[in-house]
Amino acid sequence: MRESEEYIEIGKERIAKKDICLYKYEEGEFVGHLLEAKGKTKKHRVIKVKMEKEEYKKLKIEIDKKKKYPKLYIILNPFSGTKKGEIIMKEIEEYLISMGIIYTIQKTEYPGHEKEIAEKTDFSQYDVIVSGGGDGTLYSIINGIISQHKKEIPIVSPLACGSGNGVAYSLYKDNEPITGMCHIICGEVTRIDGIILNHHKKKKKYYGILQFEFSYLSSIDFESECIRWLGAFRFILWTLWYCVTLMTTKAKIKTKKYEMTNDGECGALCSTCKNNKIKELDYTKDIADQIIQQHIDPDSSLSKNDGWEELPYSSYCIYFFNNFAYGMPGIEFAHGAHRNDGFIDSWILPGERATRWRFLGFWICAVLNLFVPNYISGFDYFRSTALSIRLQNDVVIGIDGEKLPPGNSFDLYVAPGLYRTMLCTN
Ligand SMILES: Nc1ncnc2c1ncn2[C@@H]1O[C@H](COP(=O)(O)OP(=O)(O)OP(=O)(O)O)[C@@H](O)[C@H]1O
Repeated sequence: MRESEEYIEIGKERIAKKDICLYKYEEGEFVGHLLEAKGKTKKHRVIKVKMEKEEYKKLKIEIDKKKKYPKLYIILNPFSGTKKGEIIMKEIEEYLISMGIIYTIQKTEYPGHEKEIAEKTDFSQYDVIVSGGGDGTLYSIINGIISQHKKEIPIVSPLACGSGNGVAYSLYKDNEPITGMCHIICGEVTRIDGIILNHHKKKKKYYGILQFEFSYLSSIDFESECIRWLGAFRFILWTLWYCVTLMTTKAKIKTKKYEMTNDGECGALCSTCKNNKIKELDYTKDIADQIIQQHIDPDSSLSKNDGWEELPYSSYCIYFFNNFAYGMPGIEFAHGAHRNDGFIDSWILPGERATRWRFLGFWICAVLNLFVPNYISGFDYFRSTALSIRLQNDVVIGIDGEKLPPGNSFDLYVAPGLYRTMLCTN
């Protein structure tokens, strides 16, 4: 074994030290998990090299030199996804123990427990809160920690143990929990955008990260829960059913929209954000109120002249407000919005223009897209920074795949750089 400041030789390979994220010694072998630069993303690779224990001990000292590993608080939902969370965590723990990483695991015992933990736990002794579960678990944890109103928002990172794992997939470009843990251990603190939903009827704000949905999509999402065992196929079956029943929802929607350009990490889309007029947030106070006040109330008399535009359509069969590239379980919406681009998209298919065939086409494309990346294109979508939605009746709505109390009046806002997470970016 020979080493320089940045590289280390393991077996026959010369490896950048910063690329080695997780490692252990098992049955006479060094097992290392690497994250290596590939284009704009990081690719996960495993290396296994036979060596003596003594050689491993020296290698460990070299790898750990100048590295500081974060202290983790892991909230694990054993019910998420295929209920393999505990098995996944056992495998990951072997690495954490080998590397001497300090961690605590708190398993959830009932639905909603993750939110209670996030609301009540003092995380000040920890560097990262790990959400071991799906998007629903992450959503609940985020809402729990925001309610603590700490000075700075804690760092929260998803670890894919659910069925959809939209956020983890988008951030890490890989659905393997071990890849996520590599980012968590070796990544840098990175800010990502959030969604704030102001629910007028409930007089409550909900903090999202992945997506907001109503009409077809929310109904498909929640009503098909009864056939969850079918996996992603349940969505297609339910879609077909709504195609037959010609389902649409009447709504009035105002948006602030912005042509998609990559403005870098802040994700600033509206003029307030773009011109850097957004004020520093005080996390000890209501974050949503501060962000909302920095935008114009869509109902105010000024709204017509302030970038707010009423959409010309009155009925919608699909409405989907998406923050990440992997907004629906197992399906890649390959429109380029991905980690840290900070763009929220609105996918709109207005009732007047949307033939059922087109909607069906959407799903066919989505399924095709599983096999042919970057296949979907040409839909009526644009990027917006805020939405005001007024409906005739109360409807089922969803945020991050979680069902919210029904309502007929909501405002949604992009919250640039609201959350902090761990990500290997270079
Ligand atoms: N111990 C538990 N037993 C039963 N349900 C639980 C438990 N702990 C948490 N839950 C609930 O499990 C639900 C589903 O979790 P989650 O959304 O993370 O998984 P998923 O639906 O498989 O993943 P995704 O949202 O990515 O599709 C959450 O609403 C959560 O409150």
